[in-house]
Amino acid sequence: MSLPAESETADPVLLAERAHLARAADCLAQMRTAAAALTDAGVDGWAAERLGAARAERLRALAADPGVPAFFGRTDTGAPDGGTETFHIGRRHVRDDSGTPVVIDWRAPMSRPFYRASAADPQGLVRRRRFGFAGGELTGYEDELLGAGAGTADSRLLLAEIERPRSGPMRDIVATIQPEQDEIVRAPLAESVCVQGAPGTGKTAVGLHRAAYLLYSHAGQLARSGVLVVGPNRAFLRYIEQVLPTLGEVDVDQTTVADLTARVPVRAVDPPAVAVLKGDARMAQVLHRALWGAVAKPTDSVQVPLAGRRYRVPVERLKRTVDDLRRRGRAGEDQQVLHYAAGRERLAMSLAEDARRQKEEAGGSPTDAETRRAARSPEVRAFCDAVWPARDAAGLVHTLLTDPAELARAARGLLSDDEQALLLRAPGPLRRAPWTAADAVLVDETAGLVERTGGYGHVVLDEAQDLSPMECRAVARRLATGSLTVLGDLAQATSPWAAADWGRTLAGLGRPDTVVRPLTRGYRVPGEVLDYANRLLPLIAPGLHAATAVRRGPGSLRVRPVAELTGALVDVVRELTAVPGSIGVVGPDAAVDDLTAALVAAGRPAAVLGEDGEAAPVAVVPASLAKGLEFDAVIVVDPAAIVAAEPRGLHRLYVVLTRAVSTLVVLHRGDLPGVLVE
Ligand SMILES: Nc1ncnc2c1ncn2[C@@H]1O[C@H](COP(=O)(O)OP(=O)(O)OP(=O)(O)O)[C@@H](O)[C@H]1O
Repeated sequence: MSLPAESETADPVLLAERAHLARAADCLAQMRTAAAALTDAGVDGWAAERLGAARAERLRALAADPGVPAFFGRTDTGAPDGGTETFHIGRRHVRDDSGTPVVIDWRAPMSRPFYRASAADPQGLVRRRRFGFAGGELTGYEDELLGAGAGTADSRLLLAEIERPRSGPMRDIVATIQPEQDEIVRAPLAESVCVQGAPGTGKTAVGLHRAAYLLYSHAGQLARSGVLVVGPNRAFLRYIEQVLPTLGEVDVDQTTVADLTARVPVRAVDPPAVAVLKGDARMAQVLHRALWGAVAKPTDSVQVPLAGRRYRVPVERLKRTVDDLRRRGRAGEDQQVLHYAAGRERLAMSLAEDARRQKEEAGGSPTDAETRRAARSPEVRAFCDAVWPARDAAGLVHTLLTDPAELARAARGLLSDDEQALLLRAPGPLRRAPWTAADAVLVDETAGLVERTGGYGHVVLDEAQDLSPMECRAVARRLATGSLTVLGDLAQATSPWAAADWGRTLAGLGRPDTVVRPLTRGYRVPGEVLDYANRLLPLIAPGLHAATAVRRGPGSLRVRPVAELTGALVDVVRELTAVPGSIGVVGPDAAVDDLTAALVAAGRPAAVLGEDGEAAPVAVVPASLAKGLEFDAVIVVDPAAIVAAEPRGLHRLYVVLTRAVSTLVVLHRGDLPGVLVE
């Protein structure tokens, strides 16, 4: 391995690589100019508009961030003639004006050995080179001579990358994706993947890079169907939202389950037992029954007006048609389900078709327009209103939750009397209904029964361990025939419906056969801190293997008993602000305002991290919002209160103890959970 110091500018390798970097930057600039100069001459208005959009897109994709070097790695491959072929690997393809590649996109098949080759399996490489940069300048490199059978076990550049002080949002890891991560990133589009990984093993990073990889390798297909990333809350989304754009992918929808299902305004919070019940998969059956239960048996024939005459459709035929359509609303897995609203339209159309057939048998030849008009006639509409009434999802759920008789009818045999009583709330007007987050998911489920929900070609679902069965179904509806990347950690499950394994979640997501792949190397948290948090594992997730940290951090863990928390916090923050990097103060939700006030009073730039706000230099994070986030230094204040605040408080503590990249300080009043006492 060779890692020249910055001063060794005479190193010919370094000079040559710098020259290549400068050439790549020039070529990229030329590609941008060429894309901007593409002329729309000779095309019609519509095509010009399309071309304009495509050109804007291309320009956006080519826009180079001056701080981001054009490549980060290089592979040397043994060529058949005995020489070597060299490829530089970067975030996007760069070619010169003759079309010769100067940099290969990290997602191209040719880049794969850069991530996968090892001393045991060099994959045709004789050398892998990684580059070190400082402020956009190429300052060093590191070689692994794989052909000679000598690989480096631990890359210093990788460690430097992992330890780089954090500030601001999450970064891409494209230069240092590890082999076990790369296997998931490059899994085929058709394959759904579930990643069970301990804190900091790179699940979120892997999911985002997989989205970028799939968009590159299946561009046409996914440009049409789209890719969706679902995260636990907006603070988390804000933290990750720049990763895909820096990888050149700007058209990915990033959202939360709450936003996906926001068909009604959420104004209230359910008690845990009610939330659990509303999230139970049986609710899907209750809603299905409530909706389709409105379909009535026809009792009389209908006179359908068509082209100036009336045709009687007999009641027996009407009954058969309704039965038929109703059955298709329950179609099995191999059959396309008929949505309720489409069923209503088909019913109207089938009456009109019946009248048309009668007219044709009598020698007439009605047009399609006349037939459609018949389907919209007051007679047919009145019949449909009586037999197959139009339904509104919010109205239906509101009725179920406020009308004991309606609920009993839909829930008979599915929910006990006690459970039904738990669901009911005081009657009131629909427009002021006290909707909860779980209600919104029920409304969304109902809306999905009434009409087809648009689906994506691929969905990346983060922190999936926290989803209720009904939330899983909401995500599955957005999936249509596409595939899934499910990311999560059962040990970090804090919701009341948390399960001990992935089976139920994957079934709820409609992909029960998804293979669960573990990630066990922790990149975020230093070994001392991870080992400390792992002491909780036998209590919170007995079946799970503990992750091992890729690096140690002597002095990274400080557990301090203190008499008074706030004063101690102010002192620790003062001490830590002297070191570069982000600082997160994580405390019980109920205490964050007081902690922030104390820090501000002591002159520290602290602010509470909200769902929507920017993170302050010292971010005070409610324990319930810490999931998925990381900071250079983390101060956990009053762990006992964090544990006491909720039924799965120990899981929450595990989450907050695993947010630190460099330093974790735990401030407690001598009341730590037993296993954490030093
Ligand atoms: N191969 C890698 N190279 C460099 N950094 C990495 C690598 N893999 C992960 N990291 C870094 O480790 C940190 C943790 O990654 P990430 O947030 O994706 O983990 P996670 O498994 O989702 O964690 P959690 O379960 O705590 O949410 C991030 O800063 C990420 O950039």
